[in-house]
Amino acid sequence: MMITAPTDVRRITCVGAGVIGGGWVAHFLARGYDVTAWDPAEDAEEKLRRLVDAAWPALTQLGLAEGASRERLTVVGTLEEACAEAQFVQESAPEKLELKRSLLAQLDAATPAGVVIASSTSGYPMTDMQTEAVTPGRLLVGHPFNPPYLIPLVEVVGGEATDEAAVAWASEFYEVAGKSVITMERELPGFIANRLQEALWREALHMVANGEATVKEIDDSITEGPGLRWAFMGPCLTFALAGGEGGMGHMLDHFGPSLKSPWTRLEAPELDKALRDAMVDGCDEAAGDRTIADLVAERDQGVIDVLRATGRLPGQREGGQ
Ligand SMILES: NC(=O)C1=CN([C@@H]2O[C@H](COP(=O)(O)OP(=O)(O)OC[C@H]3O[C@@H](n4cnc5c(N)ncnc54)[C@H](O)[C@@H]3O)[C@@H](O)[C@H]2O)C=CC1
Ligand SMILES: C[N+](C)(C)CC(=O)CC(=O)[O-]
Repeated sequence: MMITAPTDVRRITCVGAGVIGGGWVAHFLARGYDVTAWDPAEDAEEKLRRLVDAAWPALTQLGLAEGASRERLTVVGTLEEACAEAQFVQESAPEKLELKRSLLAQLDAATPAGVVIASSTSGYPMTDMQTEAVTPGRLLVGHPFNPPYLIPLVEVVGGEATDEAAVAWASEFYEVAGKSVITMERELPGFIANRLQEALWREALHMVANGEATVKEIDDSITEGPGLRWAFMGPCLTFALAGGEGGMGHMLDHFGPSLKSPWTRLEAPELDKALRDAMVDGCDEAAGDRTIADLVAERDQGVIDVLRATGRLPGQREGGQ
């Protein structure tokens, strides 16, 4: 059978309609798709429609696609009905490996041949989840961020049995559907963003457990600190700017030795020449034509924009300053 081109997809099936499945439904509806949803919970439809209604004002503010409507959501009673005419399936069931394995096999059996099925899993490699499917080549991970209707990123990665064509199709489809896609060439536990978030999270839990910092201090340390930069410039380029005009090279030469002591607690790799060079090269590549001065200006303007957007510019705070 002919597979629908990513640009021609009109009908999407969302399986599992909780926080993330419901968020996906809202996103796809806002982009003008017909969405069919299935979730075995008795109150699933009521909760899903409530979630979509709550998301709709934000989505309207961002701009709905032509023809987008909440009336294009159909909630059905069986998985088979949900998948029968799907042109793309997004699975967002609970994060339990055995459940995902058997559900993905059921979805594989119920979905027209060749149609791509993506799992929202936040950490399981597809290799471990596709083991029971008869045609595992169309199964892959499309990991979103909460809420999927506002946070653009989706990490796309296949498992050992996934066809490369399915990964390419999904990456193109998500882009067409308004997402920002990172297509990973190899599986990593936690993918990229969660691996980074988990490192931060692990340290947050250590600090709370040891009475070293409060939850508020931890949260404020990010929202009043590095989080402002991370909204528009990642941790590598922002640290390159810590090296002044010397960029990442100077940053590593200057701070590497002192930063190594907390790293060693975390069993980090040796900061050898290869790692240093990879970091410097990666930053140069990410910066492209932009000079350090360009990046400084971009970072500063970005911080101001984020402060304004979140009502934290001087004069915007409650009671003024
Ligand atoms: N909550 C988050 O921030 C994020 C979660 N994810 C991933 O999304 C997936 C769903 O997580 P949440 O939405 O947070 O969970 P949730 O608990 O809010 O929703 C799960 C939904 O799946 C339904 N369900 C239960 N058994 C099912 C089955 N056999 N088949 C289909 N649906 C079934 C439940 O009724 C529930 O509505 C997980 O794989 C999770 O790792 C990914 C990114 C972020
Ligand atoms: C908490 N979580 C691990 C499920 C979070 C994610 O997977 C991504 C996110 O929304 O931060």
